[in-house]
Parts: sequence; C-alpha cells; structure tokens
Amino acid sequence: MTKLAFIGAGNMNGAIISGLVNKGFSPKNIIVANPSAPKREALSQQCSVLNTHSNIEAVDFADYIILGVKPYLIAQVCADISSNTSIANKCFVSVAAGCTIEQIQQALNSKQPVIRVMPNTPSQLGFGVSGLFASDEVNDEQKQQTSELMESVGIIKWLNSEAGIDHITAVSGSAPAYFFLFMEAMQNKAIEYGFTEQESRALVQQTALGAAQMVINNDMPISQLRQNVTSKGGTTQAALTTLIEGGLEQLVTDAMDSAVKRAQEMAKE
Ligand SMILES: NC(=O)C1=CN([C@@H]2O[C@H](COP(=O)(O)OP(=O)(O)OC[C@H]3O[C@@H](n4cnc5c(N)ncnc54)[C@H](O)[C@@H]3O)[C@@H](O)[C@H]2O)C=CC1
Ligand SMILES: O=C(O)[C@@H]1CCC=N1
Repeated sequence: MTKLAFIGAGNMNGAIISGLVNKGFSPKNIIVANPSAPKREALSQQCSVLNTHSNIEAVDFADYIILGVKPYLIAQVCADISSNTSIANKCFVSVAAGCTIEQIQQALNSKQPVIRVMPNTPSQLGFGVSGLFASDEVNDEQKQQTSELMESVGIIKWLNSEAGIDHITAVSGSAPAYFFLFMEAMQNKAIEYGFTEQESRALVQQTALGAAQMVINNDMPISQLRQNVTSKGGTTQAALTTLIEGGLEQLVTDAMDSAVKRAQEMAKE
C-alpha cells in the first residue's frame, strides 16, 4: 500500500489529508510532520493519521513526500531531509507556489522524481482542482498514483509545461479566495440591509452554491445563464451595469495576471 508523508500540517496539507481520509484512504498509511505540536496533533486526532515532529521520521515512513510548507521554507526543508536520510526511490510532491522543480532537486542534491501539484483548499470536501506537472525522472507508476491521490479529492489536470502551474495557480489555486471576497462583500451589504450575520451568510452561500450548480448542470455558456437572470431594464441589469462600468471584468483578469506574476517572482526570490 502506498505510504504518504505530509511535511507541514497547515491549511493545504490539512485539506488534502482530510479529503483523502474522507474518501477512504487508510489513515494508517499517512503521517504528518510539523515541528510545533498543536496543528499536527489536531490534524492527527481529527483524521486518525500518524504524526511526528520529525520530517526525517516522516520521510523514512513513506514512498511519497508531500511538501506543504510555505514556499520560502521548501529549499531548507529539502536540504535538511537529503542530508539526514536516504531519499532513494522516493517521489517528492510539492504543492508550493513559485518553487520550481529545478530548485527542489537542487535543494535535495539529487535528480529525484518531483511532481509539482497546485491544489486548492476545497480538496478538503472532495471539490478540489489540482494542476500537475512531473519532472522527467517521474515514472508512469508515480504519475498514476499521484493522479489517483489528487483525483480522490477533486478533479485534476496534467499540464504540458511547468509554466502552466503558475497559470493554474491563478485560475484555481488562489481562486477560492476571489469567490470568498465576493461573498464577504455581499454578506456585509446584506447585514447593512438588516439581515443578521447568520442570515446573510445563509443567503449568500446558498446563492453561490446555486449559481455553481447551475453552471455544473447546464451545457449552455455561462454568459447565457447570466442573461437568463437579466430582464431587460430590470434589477439585475442595473446591478451588472454597475459591476461592468466599475471594471469588474478587467479587474478579474488583472488579478489573475497578478497571481501569475507573483508566482514568477517567488521563483526568483
Ligand atoms: N492555502 C492554500 O489555499 C494553498 C496553498 N498552497 C501551497 O501550500 C503550501 C502551504 O501553504 P498553507 O498550507 O496555506 O500554509 P500554512 O502556514 O497553513 O502551513 C504550513 C505548515 O508548515 C509548518 N512548518 C513550518 N516549518 C516547517 C518545517 N521545517 N517542517 C515541517 N513543517 C513546517 C507550519 O507550522 C505550518 O503548519 C505553500 O507552499 C502554498 O504555496 C498551494 C495551493 C493552495
Ligand atoms: O497564496 C498563495 O501563495 C498560495 C498558493 C495558492 C493559494 N495559496
């Protein structure tokens, strides 16, 4: 059975672990490493996975090492692992934004198989999106197993180039936060109208869910779904005109370009 070591017990690794365990992946085959106890112990208790303070112990346990620390820590963590234990036959999977395969292999001091995955936090609920790109050293079995792993928490897309990871970061990795910001703004306005915080949240979340379900369950273009809500001269048209004249579409594309640019900058830092 495949054994997984998650390095870092934070938001993203936590979301993937929860998703995997919810889908029936055996928690006995998962270990999570984090230097400080509270997060790893909470995750370990919540998902019944093994935990350790030692990255080395976690690496020794597993075939796949999922690197889920902040990007600026990836090189340090990799260097520490490779100088303290054998990494032969281990496949490294990095979820870090703006951290290239070449940098990871350099830090590991070995042309190790490395797969970059750009997931998102809805993986926790099985609604994730992950972009994947593999180094030349990754074999078919490792590709297959990583596909199965990430497919168990959402949909996946193998990318043709490593640069595609930065694009999918803008499209889906960072994107739950765009929708959250939109929903926060709507919730705040609903509160201003006099709904309670709880009522406002319920109204906004159900509307967002309904809109996503409409997109999922219809073949028609999203623009058609929008038009179906928009009566000529009506309330929706008034609202959309405000959004469009305020530059929403340009803002969204600019925001996505900013995410790509930031990922590219991070790779140079
Ligand atoms: N949060 C998100 O939505 C997404 C995050 N990512 C990537 O996931 C990675 C982690 O991000 P988050 O989970 O948001 O951060 P986080 O801060 O929630 O988690 C990082 C964890 O690493 C632990 N840590 C620090 N030093 C360590 C070490 N030396 N060894 C082991 N663990 C250590 C921290 O204690 C923390 O629990 C980043 O590289 C980010 O680019 C990728 C896609 C989406
Ligand atoms: O904000 C970040 O840099 C990470 C990568 C995608 C989502 N969170």
